[in-house]
Amino acid sequence: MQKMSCFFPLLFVCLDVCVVHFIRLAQHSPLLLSCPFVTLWGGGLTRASILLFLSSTYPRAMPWMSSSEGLHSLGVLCFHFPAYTSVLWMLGRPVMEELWGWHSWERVLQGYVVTVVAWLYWTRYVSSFLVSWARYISSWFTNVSAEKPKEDDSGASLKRLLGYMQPYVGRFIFVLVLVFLSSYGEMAIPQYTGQVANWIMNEESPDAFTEAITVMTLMTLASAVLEFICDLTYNITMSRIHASVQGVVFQAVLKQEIAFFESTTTGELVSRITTDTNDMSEALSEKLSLLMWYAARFGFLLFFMVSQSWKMTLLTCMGLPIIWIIPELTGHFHQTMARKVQESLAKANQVATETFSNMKTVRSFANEDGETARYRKRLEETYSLNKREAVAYATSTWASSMTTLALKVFILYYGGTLVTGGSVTSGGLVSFVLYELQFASAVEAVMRYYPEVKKAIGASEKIFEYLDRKPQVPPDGTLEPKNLKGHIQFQNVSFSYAGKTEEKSLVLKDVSFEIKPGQTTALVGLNRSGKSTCVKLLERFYQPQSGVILLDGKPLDKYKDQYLHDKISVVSQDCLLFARSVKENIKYGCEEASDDDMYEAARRACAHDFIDKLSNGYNTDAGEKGGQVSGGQKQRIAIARALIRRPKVLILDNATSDLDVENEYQVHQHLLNQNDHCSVLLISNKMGVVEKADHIIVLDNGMVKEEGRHNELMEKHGLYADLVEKQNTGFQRKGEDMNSTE
Ligand SMILES: Nc1ncnc2c1ncn2[C@@H]1O[C@H](COP(=O)(O)OP(=O)(O)OP(=O)(O)O)[C@@H](O)[C@H]1O
Repeated sequence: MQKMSCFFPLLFVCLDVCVVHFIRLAQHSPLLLSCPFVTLWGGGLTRASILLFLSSTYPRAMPWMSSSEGLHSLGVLCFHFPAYTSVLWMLGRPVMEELWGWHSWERVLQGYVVTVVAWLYWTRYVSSFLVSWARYISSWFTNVSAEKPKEDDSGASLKRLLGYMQPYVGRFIFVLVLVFLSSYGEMAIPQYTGQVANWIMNEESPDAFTEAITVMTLMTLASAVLEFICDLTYNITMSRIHASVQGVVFQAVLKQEIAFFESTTTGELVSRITTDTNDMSEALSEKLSLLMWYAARFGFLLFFMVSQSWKMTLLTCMGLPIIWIIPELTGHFHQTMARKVQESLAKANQVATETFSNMKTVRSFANEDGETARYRKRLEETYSLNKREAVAYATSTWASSMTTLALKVFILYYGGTLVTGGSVTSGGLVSFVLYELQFASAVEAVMRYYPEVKKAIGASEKIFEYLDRKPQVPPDGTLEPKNLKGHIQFQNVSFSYAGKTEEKSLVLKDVSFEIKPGQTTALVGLNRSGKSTCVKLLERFYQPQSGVILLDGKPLDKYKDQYLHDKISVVSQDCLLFARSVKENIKYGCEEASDDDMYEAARRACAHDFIDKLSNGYNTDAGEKGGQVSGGQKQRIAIARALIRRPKVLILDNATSDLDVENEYQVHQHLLNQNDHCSVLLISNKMGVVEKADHIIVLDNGMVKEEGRHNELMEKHGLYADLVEKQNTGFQRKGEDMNSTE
């Protein structure tokens, strides 16, 4: 099978050569002698048909030959020469040699070289470039936002990025004009060096020399200044766009429902907002800018090269893929060797790490020499790989410089023949060689930066994912009554975090209770009985699967979100402070409150006295997550933060758990005895605190088990009495344990 697939190319070439010579004989027949163009095109067609027939019918032909790439190459092989000759004829150039010498060995070989070069261009650069542009253009005509985002949808992402760039369109046009002018200015050195060379050769006009030098200097200076202004404008604009994209993504993330934050890690969120946007903007600032520069240079260089000599330009373009491919092949070998060296080094390191971490065992068995020998053996392996890597590196660098050199020499040789033939001046050749030096690197840079920019644009899709995500929250309500009593009713509420309605996944099951205006209601129960879940539903973090929660007789979701969070304030056990001053923490979300309101709220939370004693009073920094103040102080600041809004419903979910008995008693006395018609929902494991509530609701496994006042519930001898008893026994036992240890 392997033999057969090698045999096919040989067969292909032999048949091709036979066909070419058969056509050549036909060309000399009296019938076709007078119309060489017909033979040229007809011969191309016959050649293509026969080769196509062979490729499609020969059983062991290479499948590649029937692919679009194969057909494309076949087309180039058979028709490039007729096309070239026809273009020459249309331009009025002599074509005798081409018409009668097309079948020579030299021409046939040249045809194969052209086909290989065309194939390299097509597969490596043109096709991917065309595909991406086709995709990009089609994204302008289709509503991509309605489609599911694709992995490599850089066209759609680019469209969206351009949307952010729209306000700065004037600046971008300015930048493009500068890029254009500055790149044009860079052409001065090769152009005028050529003119200087002409002057030196001919010494025609002494003024021409001074003029060329002056223009060259001025243009180069102007180009440098324009480049500076352009870089500055571009980078400032990109930073602006970066900041605005970051701001929009941050806002979009904040609008998501609470469940989203529970299922997405903080690291992931921060990474999207900072790292991903940074990567994208860095790639766009740096690489897009380079791509623009090199693309403009490429355009100008190509233009000036063609204007000097289109033949030499064609030769350069044909040589470029070859000078990229050869170093790439040798570079591939070098990379493989480098990877092997890394792996071998890692193995040697592993021996060292293992030995050091088990040093006691090594010493116990007196095996230091054994380990040293093992390490040395690994190093020997690395050394032998290093030698091969050095050879590969040298070969790769040598191949790279040799192919570049070969192309230059070839161009110089060919240019020299053109100069002797009189079609190019000596100065023109000098200019061309200088253009060509820049041209290869410009093409290489465009080829390198284009995929990188495309990748960066594609990566921005990740950022847009958050912008596109619709928060799973019901639409905001409209109610914001002036007078709110703070009357809450849970009516047959069932809820599951997983959004399922089966009994086993329900966290709250048909829960109904009431929090009367101005009263203190306590919610008690064993751990995981669903107390905090009730609070989360009151905060509208989640929606119940069935049942309804009423506030003053109206469903909770009919109220405006901002209004609801002003009227229902929650202080939970894990209340966090921000790394800002105590003052900013208390006024959080309520910045318009006066300092007097703040002091009052702090007094009601029993926080004023200790805040006053802090090093900077209310201006003391609370530290990261409130780390500069104690747990109890943090909780009192959080209560003040809740009270400053003058809520109608205050929820304390284990909010005083970190306070000592004395302080906790004080805080509760303050909060529960205030006559400001605020309903309080108290969740606490400390039954001594709970017993003072006006109404106590006992939850068990997501269901309301009992409710009433402390005395009523104690008389029932149910779950509540049990909880109280257990806590008392617990305290007693703890006391006894402590006594016995004393
Ligand atoms: N975000 C969440 N996602 C999934 N399940 C949750 C979530 N929060 C709580 N739960 C589950 O819901 C049930 C009730 O939890 P909840 O926190 O409401 O109980 P609790 O009575 O307040 O408990 P505790 O006294 O320990 O705070 C528990 O089984 C818990 O594991």
